[in-house]
Amino acid sequence: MNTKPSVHAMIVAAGRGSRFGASIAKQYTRLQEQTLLQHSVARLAASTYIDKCLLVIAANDTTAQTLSFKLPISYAIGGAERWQSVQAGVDAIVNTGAAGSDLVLIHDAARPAVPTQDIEHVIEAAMLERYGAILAVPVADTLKRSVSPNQSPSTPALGSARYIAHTVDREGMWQAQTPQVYRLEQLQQVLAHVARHELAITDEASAFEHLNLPIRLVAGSRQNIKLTYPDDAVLLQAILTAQKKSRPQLKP
Ligand SMILES: Nc1ccn([C@@H]2O[C@H](COP(=O)(O)OP(=O)(O)OP(=O)(O)O)[C@@H](O)[C@H]2O)c(=O)n1
Ligand SMILES: C[C@](O)(CO)[C@H](O)COP(=O)(O)O
Repeated sequence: MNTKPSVHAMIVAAGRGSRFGASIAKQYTRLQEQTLLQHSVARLAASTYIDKCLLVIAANDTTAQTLSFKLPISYAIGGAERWQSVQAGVDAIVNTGAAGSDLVLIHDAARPAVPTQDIEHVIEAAMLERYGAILAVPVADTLKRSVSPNQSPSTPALGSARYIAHTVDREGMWQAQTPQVYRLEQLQQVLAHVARHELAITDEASAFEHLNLPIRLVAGSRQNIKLTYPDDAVLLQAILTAQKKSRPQLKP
């Protein structure tokens, strides 16, 4: 009998939010009376594949355990880099006795507007894959590579102004999102490779790429933005408001 693999969900929430620049970690920014972290857990809770969630939080986090969530929660302590937080989550999942063929879903706390249907789509895609699948959106704007801040191709140093070096062909270019969903055993192996070779990665798909292991792209929603810079808060507020209106029963 082809039993569906278990899906172990983790939300990485151990970052400082330095680019956002708030006095509190950005995952605790409140939009529509809930923190981003609570919104993100609620989105996972709406999935038919997820019935609990591991939160990876900073060692000095005193906020998470004061909040209420839509799923039963367990905790792990994150690391200095995002991939180290993921690795801490993976270690915690392994310690629960999870099978190597089980799926691990990794989601950014800073992406609270992910549509539940996208979560279902990326999980179902990963179920058909040997290694995993990620949500992503095709690049829509023209991409420019900049030259170093104090030089332009033809003029002398001009202070901090940035100049265009060249346009990057955007054909076949995607912006990765989360959730990203991987087989537990392979995720453990690629993260061990990252640690061994001290690789700098910003998402787990990059670790698989270093080993030329195929990861499937699943087209997601452009509403699934990550709160990164102050301007993003206005966008997210508008997206969450519009989503709530289109699904009034959706509780944050
Ligand atoms: N060491 C880290 C760094 C990031 N994250 C989490 O990974 C997600 C995406 O990372 P990012 O947007 O970079 O968050 P921060 O690292 O907090 O932001 P910044 O880089 O601006 O400090 C966030 O939910 C963040 O909490 C994490 O768990 N552990
Ligand atoms: C995982 C991610 O959200 C995919 O786009 C992104 O790489 C996180 O990067 P960050 O620099 O940690 O925000």
